[in-house]
Amino acid sequence: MAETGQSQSTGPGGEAIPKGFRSAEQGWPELHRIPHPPYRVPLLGDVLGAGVRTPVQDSMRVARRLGPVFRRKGFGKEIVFVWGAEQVAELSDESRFAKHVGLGVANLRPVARDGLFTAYNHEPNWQLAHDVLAPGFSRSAMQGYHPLMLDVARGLMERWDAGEAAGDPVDVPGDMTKLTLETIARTGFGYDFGSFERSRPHPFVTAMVGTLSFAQRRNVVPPPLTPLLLRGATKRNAADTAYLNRTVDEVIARRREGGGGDEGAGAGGTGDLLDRMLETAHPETGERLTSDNIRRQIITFLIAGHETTSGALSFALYYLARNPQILARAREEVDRVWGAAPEPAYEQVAKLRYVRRVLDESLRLWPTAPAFAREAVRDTTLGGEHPMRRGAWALVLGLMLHRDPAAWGQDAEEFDPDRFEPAAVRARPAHVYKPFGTGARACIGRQFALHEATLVLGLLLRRYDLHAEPGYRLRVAERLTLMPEGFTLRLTRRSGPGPAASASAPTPASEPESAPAPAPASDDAEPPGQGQCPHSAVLTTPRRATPS
Ligand code: HEM
Repeated sequence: MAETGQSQSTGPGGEAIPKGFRSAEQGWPELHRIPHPPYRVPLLGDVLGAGVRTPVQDSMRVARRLGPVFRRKGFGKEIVFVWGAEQVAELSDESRFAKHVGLGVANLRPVARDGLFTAYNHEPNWQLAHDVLAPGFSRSAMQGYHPLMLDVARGLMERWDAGEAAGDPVDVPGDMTKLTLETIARTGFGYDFGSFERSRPHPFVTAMVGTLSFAQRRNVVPPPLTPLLLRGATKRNAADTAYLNRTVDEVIARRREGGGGDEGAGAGGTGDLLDRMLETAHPETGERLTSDNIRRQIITFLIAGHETTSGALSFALYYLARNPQILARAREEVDRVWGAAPEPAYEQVAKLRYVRRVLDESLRLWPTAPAFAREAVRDTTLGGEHPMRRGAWALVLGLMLHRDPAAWGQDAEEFDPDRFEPAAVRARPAHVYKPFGTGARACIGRQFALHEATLVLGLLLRRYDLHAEPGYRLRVAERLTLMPEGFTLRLTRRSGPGPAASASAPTPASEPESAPAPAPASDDAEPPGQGQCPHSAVLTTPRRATPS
């Protein structure tokens, strides 16, 4: 695999490019050829019509006006955005580009430092942690997590049953967030936040949301004004970070005292992610993660492992509730594939191909991690017309890539899961679907998220009729991720075939549908013959040289 590392970036004359935010002027010598919105305000930039709370949705509007490569400037920070299918395919070429840790990702560094998500490509702990943790996302590991995922889903359904009985609407994003946080905390670290039993969020969750919101605010407040405008928030953020660290240290200490994970669920019974971090040495070098790095990884997984999946589930439920025919088709599949089994076995989840397409399509229209950044690993030219110096970077606006009519057709704004029929996927060019990022730094938790979300959607479709509030119009909130805002559902317990499958009903001896698990639908699927682990290709990445 191509070298994707980046040591200290340098400009054309070999001079070091300063660390910290690199404005586009520093790396794009012909920046003037890239369009920007009219009416630039001196010093402030492209602020007319821009909303502090909706930078991503604002960028969608600008993208539609200015085309596949454009730039925006705010308070001296100039950013190039790219969303055209051809240009994104180039940015996905790992011999020319790599992940860029900037903007919101870099703002998480004070809390997550060189954890997997926020590590710079050259930091040795990225490769070490990646190699140690990737088997924790293999197919066999997933099989181990399945019973715990079911257990957490039971907690959600108890809560929803109570809501249904009381005639109350349920808060979809709120409950999905509880579910996904519990799932990663329990499967990864044997930690139970008790989210469904609490009326208020666990303090850890409040602190985590606090640090995420702070990171988001730092994106839009110019650094010189930070001490003035964010003084109180900076203090609160320090307290939140300290609380996160203390809690995680307790989890680690408890595990060290008590031996393996209480609910040890990892691959082949070797424990969960925490066991893996504490006990596994790198297979080639024998190196181990340090205590401080383990702390960073736990915080990373708790953050990266829940908000995005929670949003994906919420959008999928929104579209299901809005499209009765699609819902009926998805439910018919669940009833047929799961039959009278009280709860699905691991293998029965991947057989929900249509439900999975509903998820794929939801993540197309609203990729909950809506953008990711790529930087040039050498001097290059984007699209044959935009020269970039090594270290120059662009933000890939997945949200618009996924709506590019050139790749997705004139009806790209419509919700249609059939776009992910295998033949339709094969007919599309590569690199037009990137909800999980790209290359060596793509999402390590992809299969985890898809298994969890497909399982939960299947369970909910089987148990409830979903009724959206008639007056609700989709509003999308932006934190570091996207989430439907104020979205509630009214529920009724089904009386059809699924729920009638009572808890005492036996699991059928033969499954109703015995075809092998479907090939992943997206263009970022693993190459054939590499099993289900999304990162099996990446696992063989040669170790990078540590920069001098
Ligand atoms: C629908 C759910 C999810 C979405 C849409 C998503 C999206 C992404 C994206 C776009 C990236 C790349 C970011 C970049 O290039 O800067 C990423 C990386 C990552 N994700 Fe996810 N993610 C999801 C679920 C999860 C889950 C469940 C976990 C953990 C259990 C997880 C852990 C991570 C980690 C650790 C990275 C960093 C990988 C690396 O750089 O080596 N994600 N994710």
